[in-house]
Amino acid sequence: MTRLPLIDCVNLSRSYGRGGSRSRWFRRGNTETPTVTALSNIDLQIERGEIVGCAGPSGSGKSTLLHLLAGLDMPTTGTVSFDGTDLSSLSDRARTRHRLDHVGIVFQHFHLLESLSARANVALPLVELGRPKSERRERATELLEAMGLGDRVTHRPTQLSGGEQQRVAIARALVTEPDLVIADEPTGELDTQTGKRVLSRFREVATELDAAVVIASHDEPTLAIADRLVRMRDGRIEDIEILSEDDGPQDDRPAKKSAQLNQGR
Ligand SMILES: Nc1ncnc2c1ncn2[C@@H]1O[C@H](COP(=O)(O)OP(=O)(O)OP(=O)(O)O)[C@@H](O)[C@H]1O
Repeated sequence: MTRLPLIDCVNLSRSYGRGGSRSRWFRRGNTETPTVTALSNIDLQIERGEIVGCAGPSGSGKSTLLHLLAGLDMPTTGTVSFDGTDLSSLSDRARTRHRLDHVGIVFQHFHLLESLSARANVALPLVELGRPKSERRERATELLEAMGLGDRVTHRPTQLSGGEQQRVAIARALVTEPDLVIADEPTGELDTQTGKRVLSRFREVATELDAAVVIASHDEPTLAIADRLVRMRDGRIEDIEILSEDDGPQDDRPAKKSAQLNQGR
């Protein structure tokens, strides 16, 4: 039986400002403000079990695309479907719930809560999902240890280095075992070794949880982990490069969430 792609983007465009087309200018009071077309006519399918890299110069539309895939932002035209459901058809509330249930997001600027410990930050999505405290603590601690932060669980974000904060943000994105992980520059603050450790975690998530992982980065070694590399320019897909023929999605993957992330550790 053929299965739907996890993500299906059809003719996706996103403009900022009023109006709609790339060349249009509009008047607001006495100042003219251009409409920026951040993304234009993107068609892209993403399967479970694959890692998709997103490359391109600054301003090429990578973050905009990631936000649309995550359901954080809505397209100006076109659709993003998740497992066959058009995200634009959901109410704001249903879309928030969709993100909580299915999407793990690593933001470029981390978005950690300063009043909470590293562990509480990681556990936060599980609080929102109503999971018991013992499970939250265990799961958050386990992930922080896997990120090399076992001795930092009670530290607040302000007591952590940039690279440590980034790993807390990654642990938080993975704590719900999401179907889709969206990571914007996830290794920007990390040294080479730590970056490799984090990337191997993304590979585990893709393989063992049958999740899709989308990583935007300027760093070619980071992007080298991807199965496919989407190269963007001026809001369009310039090229899609297959990096790994062997590691693509397979039908005999373990059922979602049946495999433990830490199996074999
Ligand atoms: N909220 C916004 N309002 C207006 N323009 C925006 C907004 N967000 C992004 N843009 C514009 O959309 C275009 C794409 O931006 P985007 O952040 O997606 O690029 P990017 O490839 O992620 O860049 P970087 O690598 O620097 O993070 C840019 O021209 C940017 O200025």
